[in-house]
Amino acid sequence: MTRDHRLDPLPPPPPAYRWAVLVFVSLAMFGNYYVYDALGPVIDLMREQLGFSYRQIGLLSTAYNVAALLVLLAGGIFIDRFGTKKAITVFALVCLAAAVLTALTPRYETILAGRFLLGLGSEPLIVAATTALAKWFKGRELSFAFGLNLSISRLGSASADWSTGFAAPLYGNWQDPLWLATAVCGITLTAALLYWMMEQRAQRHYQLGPTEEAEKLRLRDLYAFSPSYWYIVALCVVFYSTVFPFRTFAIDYFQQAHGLDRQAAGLLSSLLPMAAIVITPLFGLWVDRVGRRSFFMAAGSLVMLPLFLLVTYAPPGPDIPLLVPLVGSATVPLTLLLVMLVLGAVFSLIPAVMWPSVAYIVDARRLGSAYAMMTLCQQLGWAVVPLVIGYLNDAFRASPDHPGGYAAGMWFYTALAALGLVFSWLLYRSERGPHGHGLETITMHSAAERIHDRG
Ligand SMILES: C[C@H](NC(=O)[C@@H](N)CCCCN)C(=O)O
Repeated sequence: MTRDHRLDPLPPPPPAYRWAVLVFVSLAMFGNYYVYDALGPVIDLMREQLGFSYRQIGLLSTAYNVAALLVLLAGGIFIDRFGTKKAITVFALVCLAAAVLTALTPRYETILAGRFLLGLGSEPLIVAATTALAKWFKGRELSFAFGLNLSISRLGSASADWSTGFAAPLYGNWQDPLWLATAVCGITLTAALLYWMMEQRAQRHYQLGPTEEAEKLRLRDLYAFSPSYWYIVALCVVFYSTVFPFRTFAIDYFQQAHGLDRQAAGLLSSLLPMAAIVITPLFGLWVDRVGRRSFFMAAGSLVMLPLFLLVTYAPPGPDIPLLVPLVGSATVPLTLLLVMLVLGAVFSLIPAVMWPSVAYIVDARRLGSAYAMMTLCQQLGWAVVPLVIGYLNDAFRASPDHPGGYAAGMWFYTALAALGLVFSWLLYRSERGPHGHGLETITMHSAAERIHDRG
């Protein structure tokens, strides 16, 4: 007997089905973030065994962003045309090919091509995953689902850092850890295929939300954005241009400038995503209750300001045991430990407040353009900074024999953090004024009251 869907509409997918979807989409992101962050722990090996300069390493990072910029400019054409299940699978395949290319040969150009290909697959995979979650969770637990998805993605970043401990024998050469990253990327492709099957089945049996349009950039929308929006974009650029390149170079930096072994450096670096896994959703819940979003962004920027100078100039303090259950243990200097914990808290606070704030400032019809523009600017800043850091490290002859050579890079991060403070303060001032959008005042209770009053 055939079913007439007009008379007898399909039921919505049961909650267990939706959460299973979230698991597969998040596992795809887990592998994606792991592969991106797998470069950091092998930087010293690439320099020793392949003779790469810091400038060349910086370019490996930048190649990812240049590719991502090209894809973002193309707008989510592929996603809109072929749908989320095909897009997620195709981009997962591109990421896997990129991981293979990066690990394949010691030729610099091939590794560079691998990182470029990763940018072509990875950033649109993130957009496709976000679009898929919106399709399954809109009108239900969308924010919570996004939060969990980001936490599992960050677990991928942390796992890449932890591989210096649980996969220590692979770190005799630069290549084996990258083959491990390729195997982890296999999880991304497997999860993508499982997601494909689930979406395929759901299309026959359940009523899914309408396919969300992928975030597209319409240039005419840009004129309509207020100064508050542009302050947030500016903060986003300088914030991620500081944190992501710092993470890329962090393990090498802790080894060369502070004499830590690879496992200790990896565990220390992993504190950043680890803190974010736990604290980001909590900050999200807190800010939903109390508002004060621009204040929190300014406070986070202020707290971040001295951190890079503290790791450079403050005395290291006593060695403290650092134990990550199931992963390993090491001893690390107290100052580095504290700085990474505080930076981890900032890395949780600012993203948790910044991305959702855009939705309060920008008209819903222009939200796609707003996020696309923000991500585009983010990639531009994030493309330039690793090149500058690589240049500064080479120019100031940074090495274990001359750890002072790393200070110029740390001053550069500090200058970016200072700019972040200026932009977040401008945002705070604008939001406290007569043209504010409610970033300081809207809480989930006030929003509920407004809906109640209107109703
Ligand atoms: C939410 C935000 N994501 C991004 O900024 C992505 N465009 C890039 C993620 C790169 C992961 N290695 C975030 O992760 O805070």
